[in-house]
Amino acid sequence: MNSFPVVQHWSPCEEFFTQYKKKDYAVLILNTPINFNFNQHFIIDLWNHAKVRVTVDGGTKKWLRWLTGNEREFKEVLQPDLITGDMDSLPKEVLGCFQNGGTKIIVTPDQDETDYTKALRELKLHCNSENVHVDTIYVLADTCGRFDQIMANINTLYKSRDILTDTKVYQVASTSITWLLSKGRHSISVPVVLRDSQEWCALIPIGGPCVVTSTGLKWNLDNRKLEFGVLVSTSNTYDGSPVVTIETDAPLVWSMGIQTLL
Ligand SMILES: Cc1ncc(C[n+]2csc(CCOP(=O)(O)OP(=O)(O)O)c2C)c(N)n1
Ligand SMILES: O=c1ccn([C@@H]2O[C@H](COP(=O)(O)O)[C@@H](O)[C@H]2O)c(=O)[nH]1
Repeated sequence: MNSFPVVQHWSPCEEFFTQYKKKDYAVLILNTPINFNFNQHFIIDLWNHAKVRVTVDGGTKKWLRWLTGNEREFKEVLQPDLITGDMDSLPKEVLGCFQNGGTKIIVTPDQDETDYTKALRELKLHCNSENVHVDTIYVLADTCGRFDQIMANINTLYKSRDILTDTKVYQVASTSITWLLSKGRHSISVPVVLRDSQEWCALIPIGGPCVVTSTGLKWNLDNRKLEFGVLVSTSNTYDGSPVVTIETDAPLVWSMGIQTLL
């Protein structure tokens, strides 16, 4: 297939863990447990170096609790630029901790979209009004017990294409990174540790059937249709190549395990 000449390049592990200071990125914290095995200093550094810092509703409380639990000096940690949400899971006393530090508090009461989706809309408005450039968003979103929210968060990835064109949105969980590959050609850089340890990766056609061709995987696809009820590529892994290439005729969720990197 030569139908999609432009290749979109992705190197989330390198960008997220080592090269983040070179990028214009935002961090968004959702209301999911912050159980990351990452070095505490790394999380604070990632947060402090972000161009925009957002906590979403109850994510504000989780962040504050994580900071307190890790005995960080609160003053070393920058305040969120935005706290957004319908505020149904954010106690007033937690909000009070942030009210005098220049944080914008934006109430998003609409009950037809999730607080995460609305937060991306507010982030976009903030970037436009403050003339801030962001090309990547790291969403700290562990996958926990609420299956409806896991699915809603994937739906937000689909919506993000219209909200923030040309911005990469990565959902970072405690042991995986997930994002949406749009229709077209992609190359994904795979760190040697993930290749050597045969970490899992997956191509998940959540939004609808996709015809996919890949290289760099143990179980490659050759113009093969992925579709729920037919074939979904989970528990796949790498064949040792430094790069995985994927060509898809429709948006496709890619997810990769990162446990062995931590
Ligand atoms: C068809 C339909 N189903 C369900 C809903 C309800 N709904 C969808 S998004 C949303 C807001 C969810 O808020 P969020 O803070 O993201 O999640 P929470 O933890 O409060 O459930 C609600 C109530 C709806 N508006 N329309
Ligand atoms: O179990 C959960 C709960 C929440 N989320 C995400 O966080 C935001 C904010 O949630 P609130 O409960 O309103 O504080 C929500 O929009 C979800 O994206 C989640 O992923 N899992």
